[in-house]
Amino acid sequence: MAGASISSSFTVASSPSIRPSYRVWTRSRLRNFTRATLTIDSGASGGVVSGSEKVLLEVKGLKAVVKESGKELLHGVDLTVREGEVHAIMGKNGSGKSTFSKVLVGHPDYEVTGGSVIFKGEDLLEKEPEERSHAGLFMSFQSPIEIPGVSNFEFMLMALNARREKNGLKPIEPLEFYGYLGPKLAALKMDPVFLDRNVNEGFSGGEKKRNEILQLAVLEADLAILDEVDSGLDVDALQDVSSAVNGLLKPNNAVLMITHYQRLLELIQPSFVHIMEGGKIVKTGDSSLAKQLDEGGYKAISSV
Ligand SMILES: Nc1ncnc2c1ncn2[C@@H]1O[C@H](COP(=O)(O)OP(=O)(O)OP(=O)(O)O)[C@@H](O)[C@H]1O
Repeated sequence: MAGASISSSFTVASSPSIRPSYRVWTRSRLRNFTRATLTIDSGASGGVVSGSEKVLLEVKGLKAVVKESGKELLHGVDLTVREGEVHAIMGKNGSGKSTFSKVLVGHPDYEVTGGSVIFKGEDLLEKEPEERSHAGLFMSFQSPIEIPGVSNFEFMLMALNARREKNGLKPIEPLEFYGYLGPKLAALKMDPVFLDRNVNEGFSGGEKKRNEILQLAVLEADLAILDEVDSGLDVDALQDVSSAVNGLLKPNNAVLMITHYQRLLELIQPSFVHIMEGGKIVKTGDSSLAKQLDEGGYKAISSV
C-alpha cells in the first residue's frame, strides 16, 4: 500500500544498508542499555493533557469517493482537533471510520471530492502521503502491513531520518538510535529482539500493534491516528499500549483513536467522543457518550 504511515512512506530500495555486525551488536547492547540506564515512559492512566487552544487539524465538509468506482463514502466530515486533545471516533461497522483516517493520510484508493483539511496551518490534501508523514501525521493501521527483507531497526531509522531531513535536522547515527530506542522499547515492554526481525513479519496481532506504537514513539508524530489499536490485544498488552500512548501525549500533540470499545477509553481518556454514521460525524460529546453506547448500544444514542 502506498499510504502515508511510515510503513508506506519509504521504499525498500531507498533503505540505507546497515552492516550485519550492527545487528548482532544491537541486541545485547540494547538489552543492557534498556536494563541499566533508561527511564521508562510509563505514562499516566489518564490521557487528557491540558494543552493550548492551537488547532492542529481542521477538517471541514470532507467528501471522498472510492477512486475505482466513484462511490461516495465520506459525505461531509467536520472535525477540529486542538493540541493536547485526545479524540475518539466510534461508530457501527462500515460507518466510514477507517476510510476517514485513510483519506487523511492520503490512501491511494480514495479521492477527495470536496471539503478541506488543514493540518498545522497547511493544506494537507495538497501533500503526498509521505509529505503528510514528514509533516507529523502518523497512522497506525487496523492491519499493519509486513515488509519482508527490511528489519524493524532499519525501517524505523530510515523513517526517522527521512522526517529529520525534511525538517532540516542531521540524521541520527545507528549507534545513537539504539539509545533513542531503549526507553521506547522499555515503555512498551518489547524485547529488543523485535528490532532485528523484519517489519511485522510473523508478528502476532498484538505484537504488530505494539510495534505500531513503537514506530509512533520513534517518530514523535504531532497527530497520531490509531485505528482500532485495541483489537487483538490481551488485557496486559492493552494496558502496556495504553500506557505507552499516554506517555507520548504532550501539550502540543494529539491523538485520534478509532475504537469500538469503552475499555480503551477508560485507559486513554478522550477529550471528545464522536459518533460516525453513514460517512459523517453525527454526534460529539465527552466520554459519557461512550459509556452510554457501551450500556445501551447505538439505539441509546440514536437521537441524531
Ligand atoms: N476501497 C473500497 N472499495 C469499496 N468499498 C469500500 C472501500 N473502502 C471502504 N469501503 C466501504 O466503505 C464503507 C466504510 O468502510 P470503513 O472501513 O471506513 O468502515 P469502518 O467504520 O471503519 O468499519 P469497521 O468498524 O467495521 O472497521 C464500508 O461499507 C466499506 O465496505
